[in-house]
Amino acid sequence: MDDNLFPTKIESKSKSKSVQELVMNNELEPPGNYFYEDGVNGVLDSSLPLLEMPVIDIGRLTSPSTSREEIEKLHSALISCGCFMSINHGITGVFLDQVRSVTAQFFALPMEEKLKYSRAADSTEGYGNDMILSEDQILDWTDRLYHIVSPEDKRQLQLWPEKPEIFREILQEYTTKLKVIVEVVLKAMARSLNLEENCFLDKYGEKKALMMARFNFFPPCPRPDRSLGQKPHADGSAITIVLQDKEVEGLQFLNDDQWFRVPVQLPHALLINVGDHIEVMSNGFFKSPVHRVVTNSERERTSVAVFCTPDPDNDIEPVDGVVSETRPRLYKKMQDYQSKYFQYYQKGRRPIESVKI
Ligand SMILES: O=C(O)CCC(=O)C(=O)O
Ligand SMILES: [Fe+2]
Repeated sequence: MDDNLFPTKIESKSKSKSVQELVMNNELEPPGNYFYEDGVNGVLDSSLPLLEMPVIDIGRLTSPSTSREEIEKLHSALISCGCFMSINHGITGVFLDQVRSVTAQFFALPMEEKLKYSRAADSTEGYGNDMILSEDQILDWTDRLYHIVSPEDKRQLQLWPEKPEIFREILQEYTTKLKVIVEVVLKAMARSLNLEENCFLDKYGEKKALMMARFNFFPPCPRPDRSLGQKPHADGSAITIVLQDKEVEGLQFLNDDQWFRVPVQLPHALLINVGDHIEVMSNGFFKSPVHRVVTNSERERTSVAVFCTPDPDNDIEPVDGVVSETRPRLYKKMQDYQSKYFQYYQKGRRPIESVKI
């Protein structure tokens, strides 16, 4: 595999203990490298507003009699917050609960079993937590399992858990089902900007597009006022599809300099957000929203994020039709973007700054 592909290989200083192990040791304070000295802005503020999540019916996006109306709703959702809850997406609640269940079962395995799938020190793929790239980096209070799920020839199956036994089968089936949703959503996004419906999908590249699944596990944290489950970031994908925890909140989006909590309602909806590649291809009409995950001291939380990222061989830049005299081109061509992503992320910086004109 090309070393510049996502997940990227970068020089990493060392690996740290899993967060789960820190919790098992009953440490009352997170170690210093998980600690924001000045606290985490707004985390203890239970009055943070709930985001009024737009709800988009995926079935209505494709039906000729309803698509126009639903596409308008999609357009306003993407302009206002860059994300939405998708319903009627063709995946049953029973299946989504199975995805949640294999996730919980994997993280509940003995450490020895999980470590069989450990990521290498210089790669993000497999089981582990943050790469340590510098001494002053603040780590996320989370353990992860991370896999390329598509294209199939890029899978590293030796890092896919064998326990629970149905894990691989479920992940394979989940990937197949999500591809259908990605196609519908990318076409609808293009139509909502009055563009030719395949213009984003062609750049995304279908067969060689990279889909990466990240299973996130957030153990309870003794100091939720000082640590974050995930630091503020925007995703490097075209779009990301997130299966939220059914009961435990944690995800927050930044909108007009204000953090909003994502409610845990609609347990069988999938949250979809714009990533940096659509921000660039749409010439900034759709923005890739900044979000973070906060921790809590009581309950563990899981989520499964699938990053749907264009074929790395395709040139990604604003498409024809979104650049005009009144709206000049705002982004350069994206080059080697994925290999920059983690280095920026770990420093709390936004990689998209590197392609802004
Ligand atoms: O845990 C979540 O709900 C979101 C996770 C996320 O933003 C990510 O993995 O990039
Ligand atoms: Fe994210």
